Amino acid sequence: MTALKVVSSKFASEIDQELMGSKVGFTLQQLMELAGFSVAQTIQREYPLEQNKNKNEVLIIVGPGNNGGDGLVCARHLKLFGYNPIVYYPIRSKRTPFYGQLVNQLEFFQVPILTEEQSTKWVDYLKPEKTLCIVDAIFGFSFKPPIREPFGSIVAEMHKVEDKIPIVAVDIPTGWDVDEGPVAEPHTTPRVLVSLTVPKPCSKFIKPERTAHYVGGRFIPNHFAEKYGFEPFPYQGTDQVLKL
Ligand SMILES: NC(=O)C1=CN([C@@H]2O[C@H](COP(=O)(O)OP(=O)(O)OC[C@H]3O[C@@H](n4cnc5c(N)ncnc54)[C@H](O)[C@@H]3O)[C@@H](O)[C@H]2O)[C@H](O)CC1
Ligand SMILES: [K+]
Repeated sequence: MTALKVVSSKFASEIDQELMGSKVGFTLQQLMELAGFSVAQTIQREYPLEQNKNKNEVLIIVGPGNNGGDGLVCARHLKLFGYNPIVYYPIRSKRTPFYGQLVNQLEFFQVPILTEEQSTKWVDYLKPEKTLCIVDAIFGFSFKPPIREPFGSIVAEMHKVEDKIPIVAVDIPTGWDVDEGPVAEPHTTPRVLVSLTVPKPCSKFIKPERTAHYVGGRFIPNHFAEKYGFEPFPYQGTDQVLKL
């Protein structure tokens, strides 16, 4: 167990900007690949296929920003790991052509992508006997409550099933204020939280008996972590995630 270290939403976005700025020069694509991969690796740790013989479906709910992009990448890696991911992507991002490319890759990997218009509703894919977990890749550190539609209704549906089907939250549990935690309705309570780069203040509100907490997104050198006031996380070997 490592002592919890957090950075505010303001610092989280500053870290992102610096990593992707002209001096350091990461691309969004590089960071998102590692972020999504670390979420898939967490799912493999928490819900290994060998221990869940009759379940292999993972429903990934994808939001309109970069948190959603992490979900699209995660879906591709889960497919490679032998899971059966299904993606629900109600509002497709047009921010950069990169999102379209991630969708093309999922089609290439034969991962189903559900849309709003479909006659079979996304909730029909939530089956406790089949669904191992739901990945909440709806909103990350840029979410500002109150939640707008269609995501308010989606989060309310997720809340209804969260005691039967575990939710794995990417970076921030959707509906939670990044700094204040679960102060607004609707919100979900995840079974697993994967904080990316460094936990945000809302992670202080998770209850360890209910929610396993991982850090992932292993892409910063030690001196950079120290500059932002947190100690580097002691990842083991080639692991992309660390259970806190
Ligand atoms: N360094 C890292 O750790 C990396 C993190 N990544 C992930 O990126 C997100 C942050 O992404 P960003 O695009 O800034 O924001 P969000 O995905 O949180 O959402 C923006 C999106 O949401 C809309 N929105 C905001 N508030 C609301 C609301 N109340 N109702 C409806 N819609 C809302 C807004 O309009 C935008 O469209 C971070 O958390 C990580 O998951 C990257 O992968 C890079 C590496
Ligand atoms: K999320």
